[in-house]
Amino acid sequence: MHKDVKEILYTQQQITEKCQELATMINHDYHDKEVILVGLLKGSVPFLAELSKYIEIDVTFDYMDVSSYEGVESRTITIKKDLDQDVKGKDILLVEDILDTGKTLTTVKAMLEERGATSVEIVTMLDKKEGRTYPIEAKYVGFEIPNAFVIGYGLDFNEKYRQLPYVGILKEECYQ
Ligand SMILES: O=P(O)(O)OC[C@H]1O[C@H](OP(=O)(O)OP(=O)(O)O)[C@H](O)[C@@H]1O
Ligand code: HPA
Ligand SMILES: [Mg+2]
Repeated sequence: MHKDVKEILYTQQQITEKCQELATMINHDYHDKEVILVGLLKGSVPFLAELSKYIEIDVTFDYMDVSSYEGVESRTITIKKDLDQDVKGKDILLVEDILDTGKTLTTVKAMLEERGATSVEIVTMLDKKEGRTYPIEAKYVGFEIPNAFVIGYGLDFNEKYRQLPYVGILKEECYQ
């Protein structure tokens, strides 16, 4: 275990089994549709890679990289990398590592709906419900986690720890 990890929450094996379960639901729900899996960079990459191994329906992949800022009266989002394709009339499944305040996914979902997507749903590996400040829920949730700062399996602190093959809680002394 990495020296900065306080506790492992989910092992590689548990994450793989959860990806199989989630993919089974997605295969069922989207069997007659052609889905675009949209990974939000950078955190979603390991989860998207594992989940997609078990998806049997036809899907295509695309990626977005956004950063959002909270102003006094408004929320602005900067698109650092946009999708390669037009989503009008398409079924979109947003793939995330974590749903925390909900700011990122609320903004991206609204943006894709405005562009005319037929449906925009969310699959997230982790759901930190206590962190939520925006009223948004994911259709598919891997694990509900406590209100702690987590790293690994794509999740970073200051861009580090993304490569860890498990999800763990970061020691408080590393960010205090
Ligand atoms: O629900 P929220 O409060 O919006 O938080 C969740 C988002 O924050 C993190 O991304 P980050 O902006 O750190 O980018 P990264 O994926 O490159 O780490 C995470 O990967 C989610 O995208
Ligand atoms: O707990 C977290 N860890 C890493 N990145 C995050 N982005 C939102 N919440 C988290
Ligand atoms: Mg991050």
